[in-house]
Parts: sequence; structure tokens; C-alpha cells
Amino acid sequence: EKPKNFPPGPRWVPLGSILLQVLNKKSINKSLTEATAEMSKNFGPVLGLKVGKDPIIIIYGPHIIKEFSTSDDFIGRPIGLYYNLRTWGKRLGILLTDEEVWQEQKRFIVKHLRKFGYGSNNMTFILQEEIKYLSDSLEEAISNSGYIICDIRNFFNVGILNTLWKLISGKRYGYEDRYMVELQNILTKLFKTIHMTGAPFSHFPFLKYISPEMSGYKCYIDAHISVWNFLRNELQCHKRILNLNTDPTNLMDTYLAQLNSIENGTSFTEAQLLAICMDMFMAGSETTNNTLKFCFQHLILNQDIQRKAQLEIDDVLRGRLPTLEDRLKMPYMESIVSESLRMFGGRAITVPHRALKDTKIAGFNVPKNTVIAANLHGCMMGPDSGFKNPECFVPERFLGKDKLSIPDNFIPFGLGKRRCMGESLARANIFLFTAALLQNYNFFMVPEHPPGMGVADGVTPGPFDFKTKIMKRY
Ligand code: HEM
Repeated sequence: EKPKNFPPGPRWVPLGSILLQVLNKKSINKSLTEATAEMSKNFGPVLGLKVGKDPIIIIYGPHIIKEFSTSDDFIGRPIGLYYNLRTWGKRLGILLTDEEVWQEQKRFIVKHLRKFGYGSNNMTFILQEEIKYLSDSLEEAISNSGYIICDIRNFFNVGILNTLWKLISGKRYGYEDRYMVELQNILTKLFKTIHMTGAPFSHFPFLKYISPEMSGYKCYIDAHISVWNFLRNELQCHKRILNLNTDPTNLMDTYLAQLNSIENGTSFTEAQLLAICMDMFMAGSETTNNTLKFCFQHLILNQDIQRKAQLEIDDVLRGRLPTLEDRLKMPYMESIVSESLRMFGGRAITVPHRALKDTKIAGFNVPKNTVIAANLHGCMMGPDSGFKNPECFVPERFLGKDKLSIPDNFIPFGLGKRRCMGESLARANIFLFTAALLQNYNFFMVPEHPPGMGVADGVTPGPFDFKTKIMKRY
């Protein structure tokens, strides 16, 4: 039965019907984000849905997102996910976190990542190294015929994964390395199970919290187990060669040093470390890849933007490699990063949250444990977002007089206590990869495989696959 004063939404009907309502909208070429955005037009910024037996709320628009993100009542993650994982997780020894434990872990991780990676010069070196590997392989391929045609699907995968892996474990893998191939295969399998077209799980991600078997979620868990085993092997290697007398240079060693220096009974455990690495892996690779893919989709379609960026790049860098400090002097490149994030975020629904107690949003009742998620379309592309012609890629919209002008409702990384942990790394990757590539190469459309304008809906949104012709600039 519908809770009293629950937010308005479509009539409460059995599982199949609500799915149909969403899928019907999807079948006329609408993504889940657009479909729920449309429902919000009818029902308002707080949309009450029912999927299976559970009520779910989706919020839409800048005003309501502030109320949602600044309240501590909504900082849980869905309990269904934890229950499902618990069943499978017992076998694996996965330790599951409650909200307080997570906050303690998050503080520790963010602090230590900052020390040796995020936001420091060290991060520039790690990223530059990766970019150099990518450039070298391009250089070699281009040297024969003067150009190369690349499929965008896997263009950034290895580089981005390596930047993440280097921060977690201190290692990088070559493009042909057995472990890299294995890791790629595991992740491809994982994301395939999420993207399975036609499976209710991909059409309605929330289903995974409710009906694991039916939704393909079990398959997803199996893929998680592979990632888990991969991480566990790596951790064993780190334990074997850990040297507590030297300063740790990666997350695994930092965490192991912490484990060695504290008494038992705190929230720090090896299983917790693996769970964190897993989160970073899941949250950090596809999101960044897809944002970069949106970026290059629009650079290819808008050659004038590419040229304008190259003017700035040439002017500021004068042939040397870009660094993170250059961002201050390169507002146009920075605005391209923001516009790419807007293209991604505007098509995304955030990771769902959970109400920790009976509470209210915009005056509506939200019972304890209700799953609640933000449709970011409202802040990035919706009528109240302040972004004119929101579907168009216009970096200039972020340019103020001489520096960037970012409105408060631009929140591709979420807000509040559950906000993204990887913002610095993601922004750094998008900036450095794009600047370094545009510095040396021109990217063109391949008429037989052009970038489409639609959005491939999945756990994270991305452009449909396309190819690009890459030529050296000089
Ligand atoms: C373009 C790239 C990225 C985008 C757009 C993005 C966006 C987001 C968003 C919207 C959330 C959910 C916020 C919420 O629940 O309110 C999130 C959470 C998270 N992200 Fe990212 N992210 C990106 C890259 C990364 C990277 C590179 C990492 C790796 C360190 C990462 C790690 C995480 C983690 C661990 C969480 C969960 C935080 C929590 O539950 O407290 N993300 N991200």
C-alpha cells in the first residue's frame, strides 16, 4: 500500500506495468533518464514510483537536489544491494559497510590519496606516462600510412584503467600484458552483464536491488567475484613484499601500513580495503571513459572547437607536455572538460541513496529505507538548469570574463557526504588526455562510422560507438 503523503507518480501497479510504462517511453528512443524526466514534468520534481514491492523516489531539478544532498537523512546506500551481496558475499568474506564505517573509510582514503596522488604533481607524472604510451602506439601506427582509423570503444580503456590501477596498486600494465588482457576481459564481462540489452536490469537498474535473478543481477555478481579475486591476488602480492620502513606510494600499501599500526576492532580490515578498491574500480573506469568518448564525439563533429582548443594549447604549451598547473592558463580546454562532464551527467541518474529514517523531502513523506536517486538531467540540461540549448556542445557557456564560470547546479560528481571520491582524478584524466592528444593530432569523422546523436543507455550513459580518423598535426 502506498505510504501516506508519498510523492506523486504513476498509478501504483505491479512490477511489469511500471516497467512497461518506462520501456514504452524508451521504445520511442528515450533513455531512462529522459523517460523519468518526462514523468517529472507531469508529477513534479519529486517523483514517487513503485517497482516490485518497494517504493522508489526520483528527484529532478536544481532546487530539490540541494535539499536532498544537504540532508544527512539520505546518505545511505540501498539496503537491497547489501542484502544481495551479503548472500554471495559471505562466501567471499566481503565485509559490508554501514554508513558511519564508510565515512571513516572515505576520509582515510581521500586523505591518503591526496598525499601521494590526487591533486599533486605525482598525479601529473602518472597520467603523462600513460598518455605517452598511448601516443607512442599511435605514432607507430600512423607512421606507415599517415593516418589511423580507431574505434572509440576501446580507445581510452587501457590508459584510464592504468591511471586508476597505478594509484591503487602502484603498477601499470602494458597494452598486451596478460594481466591487462585479463582485467579488460573481466571488466568487459561485467559491463556487458550490466548493459545486456533487453534485460530488465539494464532498462531499470533499480531492479537489481529487488529481483537479482530476474534482472541479470546474479550474472553481475559473478563478474564482481572475478574482479574481487583479481584484487585479492594483488593484495597478497603487496602483503608479501610490504616494507613498513619506506613511505607507501600507493593505496594498498598505505592501507596495509595503517592495518599494521592500529589495534584490532576498528573498521580497518583487509576485506574493507578490497571493497574500497572494488568501488573505485567500478566507479572510476566507465564513467571517465564515457565522458572522454562524449568529448571526442563532439570534437569530431565540431572541428571549429577542436581548432580553437589547439590554438590555446599551442599558445600556452609551446610544444611541451601539458601539466595540471596549466589548467589555470587554459580556460578554453577547461571549459571543454566541463562541457563533456555536462554531456555525461545530463544523461545520468546518480548512484541510488537510501533514507536512513522516516523523513521528508519537499514536504512529502519518505519512509525509512526508501531508495532515492537524483536524475541529474534536471541540473545539467533541464528547463531550470540555466543552460540554453542544452543538447548542444558549447564550451563557451562556461567561460566568464577571464576565467571559468561554473553555476552551482553544475554537479556532475554529486553533492554532499556521498559525493564522488574520484573527481580530481577524473578531471585530471579528461584534461590531460584531451590536451595532449589535440596538441599532436587532428581527429576527423569517418563517414561510414559517424558518431550518432543518441545516447547509449546503460549503467553509465555514453555515445554510441563510432570511429575516428587520426592524423598527425605537423
Ligand atoms: C567522469 C568521471 C566520474 C563521474 C562523472 C563520477 C560521478 C559520480 C557520481 C554522480 C557519484 C554519486 C554521488 C552520489 O551518490 O550522490 C559518484 C560516486 C563515487 N565515485 Fe565517481 N565519478 C567519476 C569518476 C570517478 C573515479 C575516477 C573514481 C575513482 C576513484 C570514482 C569513485 C567514486 C566512488 C568511490 C563513489 C562512491 C562515493 C560514496 O558512496 O561515498 N569516481 N561518482
